[in-house]
Amino acid sequence: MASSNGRKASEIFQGQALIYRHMFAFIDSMCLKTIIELGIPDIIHKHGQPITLSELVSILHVPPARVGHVQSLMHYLSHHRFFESVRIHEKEAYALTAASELLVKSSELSLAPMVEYILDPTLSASFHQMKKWVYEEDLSVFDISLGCSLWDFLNKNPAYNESFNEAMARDSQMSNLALRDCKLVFEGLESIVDVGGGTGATARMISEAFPDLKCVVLDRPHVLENLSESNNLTYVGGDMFKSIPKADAVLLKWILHDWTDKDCIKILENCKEAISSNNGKRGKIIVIDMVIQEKQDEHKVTELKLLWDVAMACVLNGKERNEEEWKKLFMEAGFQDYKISPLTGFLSLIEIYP
Ligand SMILES: C[S@@+](CC[C@H](N)C(=O)[O-])C[C@H]1O[C@@H](n2cnc3c(N)ncnc32)[C@H](O)[C@@H]1O
Ligand SMILES: C/C=C/c1ccc(O)c(OC)c1
Repeated sequence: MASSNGRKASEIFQGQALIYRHMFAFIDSMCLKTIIELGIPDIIHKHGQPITLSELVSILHVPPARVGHVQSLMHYLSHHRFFESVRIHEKEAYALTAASELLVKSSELSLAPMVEYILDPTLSASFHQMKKWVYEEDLSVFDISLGCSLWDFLNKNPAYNESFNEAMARDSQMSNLALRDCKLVFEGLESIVDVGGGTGATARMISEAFPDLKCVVLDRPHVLENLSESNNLTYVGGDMFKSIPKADAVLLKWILHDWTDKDCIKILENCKEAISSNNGKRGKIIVIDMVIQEKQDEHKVTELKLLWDVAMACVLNGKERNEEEWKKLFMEAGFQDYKISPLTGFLSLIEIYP
C-alpha cells in the first residue's frame, strides 16, 4: 500500500512513531523527576535486595487504587534500564541498575541534584520560548522568559544559585572518576587555576591527588561563599573576561560550551595571558568539554552531544563543537597546537599549547 506522496505505509507509520516518541519525551523527563521525588532508588538501595511491587507501594503508602499506576511507571522505566526486572520467590521485583544507582540521594555520585535543577518548572518552562528565541538575536530562552540571563538569574536567586552549583559539582564528581587517572596531564605543573571552577569539586580532587600542586579556583563571587580552603586549594572571586590569576596551567571544564565563539576567544586569550609569565616553561590550557565526532562516535553518543548542543544554544547561546570548530577557536586565540583525548563517555580532554 502506498500513500498519495508515494511513501510506503510502513515508512509513514515509522514517521508517526518518531513523532509520538518526541512528542512525549517530556514525560520521560517527568518520570525521572518523579522517581527521584518519591525516593524510589533510595528505597531499593535501603532494601538491600530487589524490591517487589507490593513492598515498594507499601513503603510509599500508595493507595490500593494507584498501585497499577506505579507498576506502569516501574515497567516503563525498567524497559529503559533504569531498573532491572528480576524474579524473587516467584514474584517480579526491581533491582537498581548503573543509572538508578546514580539517583540514590545519599550516593557520593548522585546525579539527583542535576536532574532536580534541570527539571525545575521555572527553568524548564523557558523552553516554550524556543520559537521566539530563533528570531531574537543574542537572547537566550531565559532572557525571554525570565527577563535576564542565567548568570543574572542565579545571582539574584540564592536558592537557584545553590542548586546550580550543586548540580555542576555532581557532574564534576563523575568526571573526577576518569580525571584522577590522568596523572600525566598534571605532571610537572606547580600551579593551576580552574577558571569557572564552581564550588571546587574538580580542583579539590586535583589538590588532593597532587599535594604539591597549588590549585586556585576562579569563579563568580556568588558561587564562592562559605567554601573551605586547604593548604594547596584557594578560591578567588572574579570575572574571567577581566583577568585570570597567573599559573602554569588553566583548566576550563564545561566553560567554553557556555559561550559564543567571540566570547570563547576572549576567555582563551585571557587564559594565554595567565600562563604567559612562568619563567619560560611551556604552560597549557586544559579544556574539558564535548567534541562532536559524528564519524567515530556511536549514534547514541552523537545524539546526546547534539541534544546538549541545542540545550546550550537555548540556555546561553553556547554550543557544542566538532574538532574543526575547536581548532578554529584555538588558532584564533593565538595557540599553536592541541591534543584531544577521550575522558568520559561523552566529555573529552583537550590540551592546548601556546
Ligand atoms: C557550567 S558551569 C561549570 C562549573 C565547573 N567548571 C564544572 O564543570 O562543574 C560554568 C561556571 O562558570 C562560571 N562563570 C560564569 N561566568 C563567569 C565569569 N565571567 N567569570 C568566572 N566564572 C564564570 C559559573 O559561575 C559556573 O560556575
Ligand atoms: C539549565 C541550564 C543548564 C546548564 C547551564 C550551563 C551549563 O554549562 C550546563 O552544562 C553543564 C548546564
